[in-house]
Amino acid sequence: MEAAAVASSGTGLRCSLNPVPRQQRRSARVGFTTKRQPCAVTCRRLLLRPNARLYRAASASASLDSGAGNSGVSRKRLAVFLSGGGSNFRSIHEAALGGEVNGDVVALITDKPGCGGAEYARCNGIPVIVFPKSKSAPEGVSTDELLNVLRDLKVDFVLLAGYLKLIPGELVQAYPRSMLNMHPSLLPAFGGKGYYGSRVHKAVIASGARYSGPTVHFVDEQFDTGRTLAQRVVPVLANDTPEQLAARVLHEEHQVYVEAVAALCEDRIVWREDGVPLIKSRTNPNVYT
Ligand SMILES: Nc1nc2c(c(=O)[nH]1)N[C@@H](CN(C=O)c1ccc(C(=O)N[C@@H](CCC(=O)O)C(=O)O)cc1)CN2
Ligand SMILES: NCC(=O)N[C@@H]1O[C@H](COP(=O)([O-])[O-])[C@@H](O)[C@H]1O
Repeated sequence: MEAAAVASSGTGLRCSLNPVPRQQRRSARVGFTTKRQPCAVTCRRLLLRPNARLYRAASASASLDSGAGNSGVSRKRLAVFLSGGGSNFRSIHEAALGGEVNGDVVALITDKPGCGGAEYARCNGIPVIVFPKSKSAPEGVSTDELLNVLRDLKVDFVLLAGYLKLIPGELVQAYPRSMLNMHPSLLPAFGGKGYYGSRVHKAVIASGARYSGPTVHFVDEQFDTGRTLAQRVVPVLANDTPEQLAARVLHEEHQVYVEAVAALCEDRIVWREDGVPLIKSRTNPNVYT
């Protein structure tokens, strides 16, 4: 698929740097400069010409970093799918920039081009691709076009991080044992169609469950039925609101997703004979979780 279709997928953004007090400064990567900026970045939505240059530069710049990480495994290329604010996406991206994840996010795919996760991607020079095409997002691409883009970008792994559409079978089949999802409950409980976002936490509280927590699982053709890779457990308190439980679970999501993606990018996933995927410890190869 021509880059132009990707480029028309979203308006570019010019990221301006605002000096902030030293104690609030944080490094941020803007565009493709490798020089870290010592300031917060304020991104303003500007009506710029389509970002074909951005797409080509992304595929070029990411290919420059295809060396092996310290694990001796080639650096992996990641595509993230989301529909909302993108805090899991940010955690993974920051872990990739910081070296904890042996990979680079080379594309952000969303059905909501105006969402916070897409904004963050644009501010960090990551191409945004709208999928699927819809009345509210006519600039979206088809499944075949998306498959072509992911192939052209040499994507190794697909990470769902708050994406609210069913991934079509053709896409699932194109990434066998290479597509993960983050779900905010202890699957198989409280999963499936209709279970997303705060709906999950409301159902958990209403059920009287005393524990909840995030599940990282491989993606198959139905919602939330793929093989579980990793989970964390948090308590459900007697007076929890859905928002309080969501925050407690989200905190654990950020950690367990980074750990799972780090294992995936270092080829530390081992499949048990019964089909259960395990994570081999980075420090002790005899330990599996
Ligand atoms: N093939 C797969 N696609 C997706 C999976 C999956 O496991 N296999 N996981 C979901 C993420 N998810 C839970 O983790 C999930 C997301 C959304 C829904 C849902 O019911 N969606 C509504 C539409 C909501 C909207 O568009 O606002 C629906 O389909 O009616 C359930 C679970 C991502 N894709
Ligand atoms: N069933 C899918 C689902 O509900 N996913 C949930 O959406 C949120 C996205 O937050 P984020 O955009 O801040 O990462 C996360 O809590 C994730 O578990």
